[in-house]
Amino acid sequence: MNTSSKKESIIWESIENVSYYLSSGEKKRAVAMFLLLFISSLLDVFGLASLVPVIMAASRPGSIFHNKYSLWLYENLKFSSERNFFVFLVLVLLLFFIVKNLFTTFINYKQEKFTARIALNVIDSQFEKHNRLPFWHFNQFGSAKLIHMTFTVTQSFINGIVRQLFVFFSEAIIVAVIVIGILIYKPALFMILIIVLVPAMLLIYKLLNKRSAHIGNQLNEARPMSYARILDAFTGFIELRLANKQEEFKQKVLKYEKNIQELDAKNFLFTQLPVKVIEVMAVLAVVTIFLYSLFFSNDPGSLVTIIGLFAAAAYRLMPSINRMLNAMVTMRGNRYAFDELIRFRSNLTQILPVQRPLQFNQRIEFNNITFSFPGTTKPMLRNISFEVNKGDKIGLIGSSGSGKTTLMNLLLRFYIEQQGNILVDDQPLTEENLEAWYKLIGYVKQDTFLMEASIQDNITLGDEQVDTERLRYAIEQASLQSFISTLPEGLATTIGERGSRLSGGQRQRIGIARALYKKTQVLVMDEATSALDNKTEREVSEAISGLANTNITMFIIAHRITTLKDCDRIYELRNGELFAEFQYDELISKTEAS
Ligand SMILES: Nc1ncnc2c1ncn2[C@@H]1O[C@H](COP(=O)(O)OP(=O)(O)OP(=O)(O)O)[C@@H](O)[C@H]1O
Repeated sequence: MNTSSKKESIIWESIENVSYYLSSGEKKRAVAMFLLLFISSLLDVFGLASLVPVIMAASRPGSIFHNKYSLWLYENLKFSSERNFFVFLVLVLLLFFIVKNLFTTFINYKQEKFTARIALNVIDSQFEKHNRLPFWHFNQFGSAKLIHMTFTVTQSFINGIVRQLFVFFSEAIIVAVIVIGILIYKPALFMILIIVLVPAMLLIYKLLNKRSAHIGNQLNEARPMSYARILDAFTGFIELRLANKQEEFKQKVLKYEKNIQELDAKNFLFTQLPVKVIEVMAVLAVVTIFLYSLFFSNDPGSLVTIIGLFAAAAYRLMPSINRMLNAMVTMRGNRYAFDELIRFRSNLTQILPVQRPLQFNQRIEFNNITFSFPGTTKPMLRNISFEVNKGDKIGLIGSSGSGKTTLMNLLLRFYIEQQGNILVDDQPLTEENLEAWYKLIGYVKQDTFLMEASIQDNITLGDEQVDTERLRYAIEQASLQSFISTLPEGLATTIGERGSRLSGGQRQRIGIARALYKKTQVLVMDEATSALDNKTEREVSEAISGLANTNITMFIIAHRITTLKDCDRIYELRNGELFAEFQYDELISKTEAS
């Protein structure tokens, strides 16, 4: 895509990319918008052009009677004095400008509404693309990169491409109308304009084009890195303050920001250049014609007239040409957005498999599972086989890195095994029953995901139609009742960013309540107690014990063996293999003996 698109003009490439985000109705609206833009640009030119004859006529009394159009108007509207006629003309002009500006404001309003619509479509599409990434792939991007790809890239696309396209076309229409007017009125002047302005424009574009694109690419790399450091500095606030490292982290952010600010400044400087180069070229042309008329021409008078006309035309054209060039250079600078927008686009067109139901009434079977992480060849898990009956409580132990979380990630389908399969009531877990499986399984991570919202919203994940009976059950089973009853606002209490107003045990129990609210039948708890102190471990263990008598099938990864006291069986993993199976009492006596 890259190599072919580099040959394409940036304008065409931009139109293609914008049209991807438009429905067929929106495409029609876009065409209508350009027609309106055309009318608005014509009115702009006409507005300026109409001022000149009125001012000239006003400065030469009696001249209106020498022009056939003004004379016709004067006579047909039955004016009795030149002064009244001028008052009329000036009022007509005023009215014209009011109407014109109301019309162009209306068009700007429509244009901005349309642009906002495109922005929303792009954010929607970017979001959806990333939502559809396989878990392992999603995990490779940090939050900073994902925020960059969803919002910053969209912003660059909207401000640096879509808005610039509108600017480019409205100015191009103005330039075209003036230039065609000059061609009809004075072909010689037209030739001089083309000879002077076209090479100047090409020169500027060539000069800035690549540089601007290069800066865009550098910014695309630098921004997510800076965000990542900012996120580190803020999320690590406590640890960094205690380690007296806040200044050091600030300096890291500033290092990236220095680069970003310098690149932005360069980009801004580039937008100032075109007008200066064009101005020099225009003056050079004036000087050349002037010198030519002085030394070589037989009719210097007519050349001086041409110089005057040329200067007037160039003076009017320069701002428009400048804005056109700026728009093009800005588009080049934001071209990196196309690559980001195109990336993973196939995710959106992928046809998701038709979903089938899945029942879980009897057992889950890990059937000879072997798994290697994407991009690696050495299997992390090897030939793992065991069966779990519905309602069983299973403990998983093993030293750090032995593969416990990875095995659970396969059960949660975040990763897919290369060999073997996982059977639920004899049905292998596949893409086709993923939705049904996700209705059955819940996951309580060590760092439970918490929103800056009320306890109720955190348990129901923002359900608008809350099943109050289910919520009450979930809170009771997760042993949250006594804690919630101490809060003045009860369930409506907000818990701070990422649960900052909760203890570790309370966070875990909210995670458990969330899984229960969802009517989870299989619950995975990953290292639920490893980071907790004795008191909160007791609280979580209590919540787990509360579930011992339910029919929920549980997989508990724990570092503290006491957390597993309600388990039916405990499996030990070693180096990615299933090493041993224990009962809780066996494990306790083994640990005491060693
Ligand atoms: N995405 C990945 N790519 C490559 N290797 C990985 C990836 N994720 C984890 N690993 C490696 O796989 C091994 C098993 O990790 P896993 O998290 O399953 O261990 P664990 O038994 O749960 O350990 P712990 O008790 O410390 O959490 C580790 O050596 C880890 O470094």
